[in-house]
Amino acid sequence: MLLSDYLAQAVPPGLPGLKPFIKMHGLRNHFVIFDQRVHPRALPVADIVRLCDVEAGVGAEQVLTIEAPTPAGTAGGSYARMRIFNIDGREAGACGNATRCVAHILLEESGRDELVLETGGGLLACRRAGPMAVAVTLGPILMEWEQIPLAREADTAHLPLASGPLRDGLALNIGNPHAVFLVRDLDAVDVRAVAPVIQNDPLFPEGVNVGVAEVVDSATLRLKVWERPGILTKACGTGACVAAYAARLRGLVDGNSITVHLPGGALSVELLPDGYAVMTGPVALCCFGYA
Ligand SMILES: N[C@@H](CCC[C@H](N)C(=O)O)C(=O)O
Repeated sequence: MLLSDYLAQAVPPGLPGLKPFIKMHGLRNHFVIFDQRVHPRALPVADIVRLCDVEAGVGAEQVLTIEAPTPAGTAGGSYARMRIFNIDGREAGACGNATRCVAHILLEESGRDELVLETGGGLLACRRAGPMAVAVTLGPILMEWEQIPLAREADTAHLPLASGPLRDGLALNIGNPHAVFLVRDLDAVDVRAVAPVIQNDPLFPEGVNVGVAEVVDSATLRLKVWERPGILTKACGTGACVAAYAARLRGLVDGNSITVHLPGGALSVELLPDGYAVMTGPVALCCFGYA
């Protein structure tokens, strides 16, 4: 049975209003996924909040929907559209780990080895990279202050913000906004204490995902990400790409292939000359059900 078959299953009698979902994770970044092409489901904010809450619902960091592509997506060759909702119900433009999981479902469904997925952050090329692994081309990585967006003009290569040991950060957008801080010793940083100050700074009118990265060697980073709206995630795919890009911009890594170690595991990031980044990593199925 394909994963898309689970999403297309008829709802058993006695569960009115519920729709099939599957729960997947990418390096322990967890997602509840609905297929709106087959079983359209209203997703009011209250439902998203409850679904993400492990005590009240299923437990996840994002709710994802698979939808038919928009006319613009279809024109760009998109197979389907993915939407990403954070635990507070707000929509995010990009999520690297989610893209791998949804692409895995759709690669399996279509029997293809590659396809294009439409997201709020643009059209993303996705390809199989193993039985349970996917490579996604994310980007372009943008650094103009209006593109982050910032509330006012500021140097995105040297942000005028500090919180504890976080200083001289960079702001980047890869479909969603990130601030990256390069530190000497990641274990010495209390990310939960210092990252929220940056995330909630009025310089970021849409908030920001805060990455704290340590350069291990010329091709390896360690990274923790305090994601919007306020979670210390086990893994952040977009965060890994922008951290690799930021470290290379600072001349702290050589070459284009960088391994990023997150609490949930490792991602490989290949920085392309045009500002795009190919992120490769695993996907995993947790369970399926009706919600
Ligand atoms: N919380 C983020 C979206 C999720 C990012 C994700 N975990 C990833 O793997 O990239 C946001 O609000 O931008």
